[in-house]
Amino acid sequence: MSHTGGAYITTAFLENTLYMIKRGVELGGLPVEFYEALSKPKRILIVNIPVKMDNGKIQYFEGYRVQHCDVLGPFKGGVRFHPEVTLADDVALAVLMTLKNSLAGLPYGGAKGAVRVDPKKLSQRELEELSRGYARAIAPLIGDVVDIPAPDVGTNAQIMAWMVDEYSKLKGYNVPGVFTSKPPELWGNPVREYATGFGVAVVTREMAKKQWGQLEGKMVAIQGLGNVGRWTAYWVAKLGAKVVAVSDINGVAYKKDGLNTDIIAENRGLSGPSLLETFVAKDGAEHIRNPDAIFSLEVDVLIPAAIENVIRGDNVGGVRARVVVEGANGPTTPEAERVLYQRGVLVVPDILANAGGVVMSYLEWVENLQWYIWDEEETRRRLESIMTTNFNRVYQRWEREKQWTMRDAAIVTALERIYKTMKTRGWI
Ligand SMILES: NC(=O)C1=CN([C@@H]2O[C@H](COP(=O)(O)OP(=O)(O)OC[C@H]3O[C@@H](n4cnc5c(N)ncnc54)[C@H](O)[C@@H]3O)[C@@H](O)[C@H]2O)C=CC1
Ligand SMILES: O=C(O)CCC(=O)C(=O)O
Repeated sequence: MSHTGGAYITTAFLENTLYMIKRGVELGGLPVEFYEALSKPKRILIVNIPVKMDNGKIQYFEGYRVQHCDVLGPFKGGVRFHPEVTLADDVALAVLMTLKNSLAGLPYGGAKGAVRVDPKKLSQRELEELSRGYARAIAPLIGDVVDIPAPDVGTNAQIMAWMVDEYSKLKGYNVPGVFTSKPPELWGNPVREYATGFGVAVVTREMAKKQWGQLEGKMVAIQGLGNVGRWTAYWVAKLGAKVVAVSDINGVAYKKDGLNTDIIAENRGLSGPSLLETFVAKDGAEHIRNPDAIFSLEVDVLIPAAIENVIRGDNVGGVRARVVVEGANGPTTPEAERVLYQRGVLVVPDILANAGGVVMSYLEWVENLQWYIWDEEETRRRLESIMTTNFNRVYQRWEREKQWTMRDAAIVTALERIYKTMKTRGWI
């Protein structure tokens, strides 16, 4: 970590993210002032949330809402509950949302929220109080056409339900569109639960078609069995791949002939370590104790879907996959990406691969603003169509610029839209 001279201490993740934008601005032939316009967030809110713990004592939790850029529309991005989250990492995640929303063609700017907490250590009552407290604390800066949070690591549909309820109580009337990824019974859409993983699977299929003609039978390994990882595993198998390995913090579940991923849909309450143990206990998977073994397995596609900075200079040498699809945000460092590029390994970047979550959030928001409801099939069809179109747009751009990485093509495409809109609005 080092000081930037600004309001926060920078981190490797933020430095890497800004480096990628700078590179994109240069490759796209865009002016340096444009980089400056994007290198700092428009607004940062820092909050302290008191929670009366079950032992009767008040504990304070620090939280943030970073609003990066709203030139394309209301701010949009998830909220992370994680014990090690920093303000600088939240800034990096907000920057990625600006790019992701632009690339997906959504009418949204980018934002991200976070609370430094380990949600697994809270009781259900404490978690509810924290979630409601966070919603109250950020309420002055959000709104259904202002800034629309959603889940990220450590948060889920139940937490969104508490937050939308709290915000609605403050307003005195129901405001369904202020948070997305809510439960289906509270203005949500059933697709959102698995939307990000479904989108990752669709993009993996499209990439496999370009690379091998089809996804059928290709061997896939996935890091992380949370919301994104487990639904990626389920859908990529439904689309024809053979998921041979999944991992979480307690190790890797490996099965050469392919895991039975129906276990995921049959055990919706299970995720992370408990789901991994179920693959071992019920599906006869081998349990490899070292979680990092996932990176060096002999597979066709590797999908990191847990956290950032996991494929780095020190472990990239072990990667044997021909394609890496980034389910997580920022899982590959620029150093590691350079090595993969030189070896001809294709990296499908996060802002393209994992956009299914926010695209689905957008569909839910459109439903909410009109008090309208689409059914599951119709919604999934729309999501699949947007993801496929986005993939093809980036792929075609990348094909024209063979010296670029696919990330370069995605970032330049996203930046061009933002730049054009900034110009039109007279911001630069
Ligand atoms: N939830 C969403 O809709 C979206 C999430 N993302 C990104 O996807 C990634 C995962 O997010 P979620 O699935 O929502 O989080 P989650 O909290 O539901 O799941 C994360 C999982 O990763 C596991 N994990 C953490 N460190 C690990 C490690 N070193 N090795 C193996 N497993 C590890 C955790 O135990 C947990 O099971 C994050 O980078 C997030 O920002 C991106 C787009 C949308
Ligand atoms: O659905 C959303 O608005 C949040 C998505 C998100 O946080 C992400 O794509 O990283």
